[in-house]
Parts: sequence; C-alpha cells; structure tokens
Amino acid sequence: MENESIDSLILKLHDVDAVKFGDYKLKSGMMTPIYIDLRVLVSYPALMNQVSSLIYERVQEKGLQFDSVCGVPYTALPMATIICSRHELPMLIRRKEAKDYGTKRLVEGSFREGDTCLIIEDTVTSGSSIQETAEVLYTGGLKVTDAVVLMDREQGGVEMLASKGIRLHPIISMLKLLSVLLAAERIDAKTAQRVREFILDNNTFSPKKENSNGVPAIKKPCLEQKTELSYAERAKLPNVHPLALDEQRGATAARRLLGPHVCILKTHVDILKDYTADFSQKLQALAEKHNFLIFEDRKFADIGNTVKHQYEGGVYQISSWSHIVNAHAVPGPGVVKGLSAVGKPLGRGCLLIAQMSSLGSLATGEYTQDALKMAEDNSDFVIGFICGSKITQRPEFIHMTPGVQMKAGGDGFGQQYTTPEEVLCNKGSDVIIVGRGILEAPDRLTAAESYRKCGWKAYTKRLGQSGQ
Ligand SMILES: O=c1ccn([C@@H]2O[C@H](COP(=O)(O)O)[C@@H](O)[C@H]2O)c(=O)[nH]1
Repeated sequence: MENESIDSLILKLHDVDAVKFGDYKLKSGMMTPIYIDLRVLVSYPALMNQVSSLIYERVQEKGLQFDSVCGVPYTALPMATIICSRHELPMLIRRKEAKDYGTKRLVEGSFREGDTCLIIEDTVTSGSSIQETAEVLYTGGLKVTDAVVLMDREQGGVEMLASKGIRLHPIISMLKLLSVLLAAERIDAKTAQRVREFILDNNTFSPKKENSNGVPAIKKPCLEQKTELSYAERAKLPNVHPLALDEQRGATAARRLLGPHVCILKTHVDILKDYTADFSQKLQALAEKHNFLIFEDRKFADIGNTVKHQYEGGVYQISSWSHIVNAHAVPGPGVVKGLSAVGKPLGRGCLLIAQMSSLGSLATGEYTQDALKMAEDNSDFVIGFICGSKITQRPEFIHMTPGVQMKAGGDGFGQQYTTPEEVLCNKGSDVIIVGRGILEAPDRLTAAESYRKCGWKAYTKRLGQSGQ
C-alpha cells in the first residue's frame, strides 16, 4: 500500500469532516479530543470507493484466507458490500437485533458450519464492536481469524482482539493520521501532542482483565489472576529457554539487586567511558559470582548478515560475553536468523523490541503483533520481549519493561516513566528495567534495594500470593 495514497486519503477524510477535533464521547463513555466519523462516507462515493479499495488491498497484501466477508454494522456495511460486489465474494450480514418473525436469524446469507468469515470495520478503539460481531458469527458456527479496519485509534484494539484469537490488520494508525495532518498544517503541534498524549494515556486493553463490553478496564490494583503461573512454575515448563526463566534465578530474580541483588545487568557497552579490553572478563566474573545475567542492549536492526558480524565481531565481540541481546523487528525475520546463527550454538537468547517506552514510538498495534509472530516462529532463540505490557499469554516468553521509575513522568527527551507497581501488577510484565532511577540516585544500593522490594511486592500481589 503506497504511503502517498494513505497520506492523500487522510487529507480527504479531513476535508469531508470525517476527522473531528474537539470534545466527543466514545461508545464506552470515554471523552476524546479526536473523533473519527466515517459515517459521512456514504455521501462521498469516490471516497467510499477509495476506502473500499484500500481495505481490499490490505486483505490481499496479508494473503488472508476466508469464505465470506461481514462488515460490522452499520458504517462498515457499505464498504463490505462494495468489496464483495466488485470482487464477487460471498457476503454475510450481521443483524443487530433478531426479527420476531420469519427466520429470526442473526446472520443473513448462506454459509456452512466451520466456514471462516473475514470481518471489516471502519474504526477501532477497544475492538469491542468487532468482538461483538465475531460472537454473533460464532453462534452460527462460523470461524473468525482476521479483521481489517480502516482506522485504528491505537487504544488497545489490536491487543484485545489478539487475546481473543483475532488478528486485526489496520490501514491507518492514529499516530500516522496526526503526523500527516500536522505536516499538512491542518492541525497545530499543540493539538497533535494533546491527542497523542490522550491516546497513550488511554489504552483500553488490560491483558489481566478486559471487560467483555469493551468499557475501558478499571485500573484496580492487581486484580487477582488465579490461572497465572509463578516464575518458578514457568521455569519448569519443558519449552522454556533457560535464559528466560531459570529454576533458581527465575524464583529468586526479584530478590537480587546490584551485584548480589540484580537478576540481569543491562549494558550499553558502546557508551562506556572507561571501557578496557578486560571489560568482558571482569563483568563475566561478577556475573558468575552474583549469579546475574548480562544483557547488552545493542538493539540490532540490520539485515541478517550484517547483524551476524555486529554480534560476533568488531571491538566488542558481544556474543562472547552477553547472555542476552535484543533486536528490532523492523528488518523482518532475517535479523533473528542472523543473530541466532551466532548466538544459538552459544546458548544465548534474544529479546525482540515489540514496544518502546518513548513518546510517539511507532512500535505499536500491528507492528507489535508482527514482532510477537516473529518470536513465536523463532522461539528456540527468542526468549521474550522489550515491551510496555504483557503482549502474549504464552508463559515461556519473558516480558521486560524499560521506562521505570518510582514516580510516573518523563525526562524531557521523550522517555516516559511508569511505576514498578503499574508495570508488574497492572500491565502484567515480568521484569522492570531501571536505569537512571538507580544510576542517578545519591545511594545506588539503597535505590536498587527499593526497586527490588517494590517490584517483588507488586509481582506477588499480582499472583495473589505472599511470595515465591
Ligand atoms: O523502549 C525502550 C527500550 C530500551 N530502553 C532502554 O532502557 C533504559 C532506560 O533507562 P532510564 O534511565 O530508566 O530511562 C535505557 O538504557 C534505554 O536505552 C528504553 O528506555 N526504552
């Protein structure tokens, strides 16, 4: 899908008032500074055709397989109709209410039990409308594996639907929309920033407990989740990588900090002021003595062949001393293949950067889901994720979250801080990554001890038990 056509579509949507700035109420009752109203498209046939073509292009790009198509009523109905009519695809209509006469069916159209139906939607916030349509289709014996949406508000819809087994493929993201409108001077920087902050602060998906009606999950501290396995239990799973969760370290991870206390020491070797050739020996000796893992935060992001050399060679020879490294998913699976060729024989592990803590990060929504898929396809080397919250229920993957300090806030360079309690308890992550919260503290040991205690308390609260 050409970027240019997306940009011009965004401007046309703004022209016809399908994108509104002000104070609006969403289906959930939440107030929003931006409202997407694609109902107006019925009055603009050329635009409606362009939108329908983009949706169909996305379906083809993703190679989606299905037997029929269903538009979420009412706004996406004409889009589904145009696509099905143009490409001669069977369509189904989900009724909002059953008739009290005739067949009383909730799904109109012909289908067989076990058929797969593709859902089409105009705008997604929490994903609840798609989920409601899917529930109705399930009652008819249909399967729903994928949905395509024109506009993703990036407020947790992709993640919520993924947790229900539906892959959502958005065409326009909220952050993209804002950047195009800002570049075209349709909105000012202040408005763009206000909306961005609203989107980032109002993610409706809580992996621990999202409401079935899509109302944003109330942030109750540490809702009990009886089904969750502890670190120690996860460490015993047959498919778990020993670097992700180790029976001893896994159970004691959060009890360690700085030297005898840390579970993992994260380095940026390329910014050390006092780097010397014996750095790796000294660090390895400490890691051995205090039983922590070394994680070089190198964030590899090149083609497989290049990252292979960057990991193995050069001045730092990272693979020889770092147990864990990380990589961006942006180059595609080749980056993991390249790293794995070096690291796997050495028993090393890799974290994929599925989300970032910085303001305006592009690693959201579908990108995050693609990173997850890349990890699942390479789970013999990928041990988990750098992310803001739990992105998969698979217990063998470890979730590590940066941007943590005792007080929520920022650093003036885009870093966004969340508290250990929020990350471990409400967001369902496994490990907090603390940098300046410790490094810039007057007494690093005391600071580290407080993070350890606070983190462990939050984790045990989440498990609903007194300790592991
Ligand atoms: O999304 C990301 C990925 C990595 N980081 C790294 O974590 C630390 C955070 O340091 P603080 O001083 O606690 O802000 C730093 O090394 C980053 O490079 C991240 O912050 N966000």
